Amino acid sequence: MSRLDGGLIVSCQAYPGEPMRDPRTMAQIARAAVAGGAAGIRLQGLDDIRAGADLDVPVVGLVKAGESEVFITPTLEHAVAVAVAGADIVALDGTRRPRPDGLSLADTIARLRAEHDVLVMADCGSLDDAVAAEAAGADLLGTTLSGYTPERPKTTGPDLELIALIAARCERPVVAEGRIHSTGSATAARRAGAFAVCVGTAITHPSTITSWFAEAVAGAAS
Ligand SMILES: CC(=O)N[C@H](C=O)[C@@H](O)[C@H](O)[C@H](O)COP(=O)(O)O
Repeated sequence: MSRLDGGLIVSCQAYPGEPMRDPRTMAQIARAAVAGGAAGIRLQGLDDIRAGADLDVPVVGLVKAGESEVFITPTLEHAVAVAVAGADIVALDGTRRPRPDGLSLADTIARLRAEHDVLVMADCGSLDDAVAAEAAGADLLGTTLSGYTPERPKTTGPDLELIALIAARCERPVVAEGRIHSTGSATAARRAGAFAVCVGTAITHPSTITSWFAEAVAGAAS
């Protein structure tokens, strides 16, 4: 965990049907991010986590699965699979919503930990989620789901208010994640109280980055 203190975690994810959806590609991007100074890497999918096994920074692993609104490592079985695939930190849904396997977050974390030496990052959508996730035993509290559940508005940039609220209320470190699209936002997230900052799209999703520039170029005509 100390290796992530004050550091940047780069989330390397390609979505179903996208050209870069290939574990080898994701591992290459992850290595490039480490070369640029990433203190940690976040990888989605068991094959991508396995492909990132030789990275010399901590890997935050998750699987997005199922049709339920709880889709980030939704069950204990998924969490165990992420640990077995080699993640150092298992990221899972840290909201208070019912989990598809009927287990509580506390039971999920306890049963995962009973068998595997991993840390747990709870992807939260609100302060109440973070408080509950900390009580359930999570090691890291992420703002990942802010704006993706009904409890918080979807801010244009990171949810700085939520970062500050969690940092003030909880003992466990906060990972600022979600819609951090500029270096200024990353700095602001740290200053709001984040222990570490996780950036995905703005570093590793070229289609979205391209669309920002394409729109800017097209808009310049008017
Ligand atoms: C809500 C959700 O499903 N978030 C996912 C979680 O793993 C990813 O799709 C995001 O890319 C990641 O959280 C990083 O955020 P951003 O790409 O905004 O920097």
